[in-house]
Amino acid sequence: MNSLMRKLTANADPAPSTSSPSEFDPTESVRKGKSFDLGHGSEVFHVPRFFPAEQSWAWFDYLNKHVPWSRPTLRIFGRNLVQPRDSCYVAAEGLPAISYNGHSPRAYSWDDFPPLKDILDAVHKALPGSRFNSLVLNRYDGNNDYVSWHSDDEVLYGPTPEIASVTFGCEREFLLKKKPSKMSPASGDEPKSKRLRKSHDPDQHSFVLKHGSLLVMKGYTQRDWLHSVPKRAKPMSIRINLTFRCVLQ
Ligand SMILES: O=C(O)CCC(=O)C(=O)O
Ligand SMILES: [Fe+2]
Repeated sequence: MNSLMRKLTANADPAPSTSSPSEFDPTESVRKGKSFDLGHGSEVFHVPRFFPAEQSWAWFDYLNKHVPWSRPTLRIFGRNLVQPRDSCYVAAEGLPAISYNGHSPRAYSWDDFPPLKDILDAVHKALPGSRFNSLVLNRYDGNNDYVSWHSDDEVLYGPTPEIASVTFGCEREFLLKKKPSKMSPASGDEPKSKRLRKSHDPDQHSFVLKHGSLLVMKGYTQRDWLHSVPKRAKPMSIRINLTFRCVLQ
């Protein structure tokens, strides 16, 4: 462990800085990633070990402690439900407000949390052409916290948004399933044959999102697929997830 890393580990408070490019090169690290073609213009790109583990723990500690996490009450199918995870929202100044399930989160500034700018910088370097201007942070405080099936298909993100997801802390399963097709309604409802259920179903995918991982949803993934992080029976420690997005202006 070099001295910078030791310092970051020993004193993650208040704002760990990113290690120098010689220690971590996002353009090099991203080359370990794999693309998954989901068909019809949807694609997922996954780098299980994108950020170095120690740097990721320093960011985990900072975010866990300094982000003003909250659990808003959401309006879902006419019922009030407390969101089953903590969240926070960061966005560039002047962007239109976002809203989900009757909740409009307050937009914090990137300047409020300097390490987020380092993480964003690395993600931008890894994904040439990307230009994220907003970020949803989620904190899952154990196995009972989750995000239910949804897609981030808000008009504000445009028809083919690129969404980059970074995970720190406990690994969790991230599931994708195809939305029922509007073209052939019967096929979406048909029970799958036993043989198909046992073999790999091309309409469902699962990724284990590890500490320091990067997963990017691209193309028509939000239009055609749902994603979730389900509850689990086994006790789990805290997981922090950041999803970088671009709100169109
Ligand atoms: O926690 C995750 O991996 C996903 C979070 C997510 O889907 C969202 O914030 O929209
Ligand atoms: Fe999402």
